[in-house]
Amino acid sequence: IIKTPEEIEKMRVAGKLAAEVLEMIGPHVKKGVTTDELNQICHDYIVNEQQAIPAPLNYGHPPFPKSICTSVNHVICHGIPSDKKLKDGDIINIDVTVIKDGYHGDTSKMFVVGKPSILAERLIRVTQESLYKAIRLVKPGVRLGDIGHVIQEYAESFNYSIVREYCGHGIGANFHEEPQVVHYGRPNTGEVLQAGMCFTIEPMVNAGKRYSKILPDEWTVVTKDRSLSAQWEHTLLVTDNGVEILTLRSDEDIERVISH
Ligand SMILES: CCc1ccsc1-c1ccc(O)c(O)c1
Ligand SMILES: [Mn+2]
Ligand SMILES: [Mn+2]
Ligand SMILES: [Mn+2]
Repeated sequence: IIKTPEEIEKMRVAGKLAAEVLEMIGPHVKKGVTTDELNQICHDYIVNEQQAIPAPLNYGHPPFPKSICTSVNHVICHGIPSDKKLKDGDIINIDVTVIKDGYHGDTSKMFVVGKPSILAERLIRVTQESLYKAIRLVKPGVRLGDIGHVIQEYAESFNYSIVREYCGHGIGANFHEEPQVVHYGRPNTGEVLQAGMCFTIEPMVNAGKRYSKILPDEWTVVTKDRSLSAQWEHTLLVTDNGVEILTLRSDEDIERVISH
């Protein structure tokens, strides 16, 4: 699970490409566009412009049928792009994973269509802040329980809940590697981080209760109580004295490299 310098360089490239897809798609996310149109734009960009591979396409069983995940409103994750049109007030997570030169970059962000509700905006902001609080903790010697705890404590302080069934993950030549990175937990428990580890942190936070269910399409995960859910994801590298955010975008207000 410890990457060599050559692998780390490939992870930097894949992470940058994944971030660029999210930067590219932003202007297309507006009222009336369908999530399948967004999928097509991302697919063509990844394949034709980036000469990369969209990791979700045909991943898993049943094979995921599209190149990105689009999770709208009370969809927690793994939403399948469809002919569903976005409407005013919708919040949508677009989750992108690209494979370049054999290595994966995995990242997602929230977009809002038109003017979202104050409640939706707060959920989106708190979820991003919980990710940033976790990222700021990352350095060798920190444990996975410390990361989960800071996310859980912060989100729950707003009376939000943490989805438990899906988690972050090691990443590299494979989409999902050791370790599992849960978004809840107790301080000073779990695996110890080491320099050279690459993994994602991707908290899913519900405005209501934490419970989820999977729709008959065998992919789409929704909140049981139909409350809104938000998610943000970055691919991270543990450095000798901190962290490097491999999927950082230009619209973000956090440093790419954090040293302690
Ligand atoms: C669509 C890709 C997929 C299929 C089964 S789990 C999954 C997925 C989606 C987004 C992710 O960030 C991730 O790590 C896995
Ligand atoms: Mn992802
Ligand atoms: Mn992921
Ligand atoms: Mn959602």
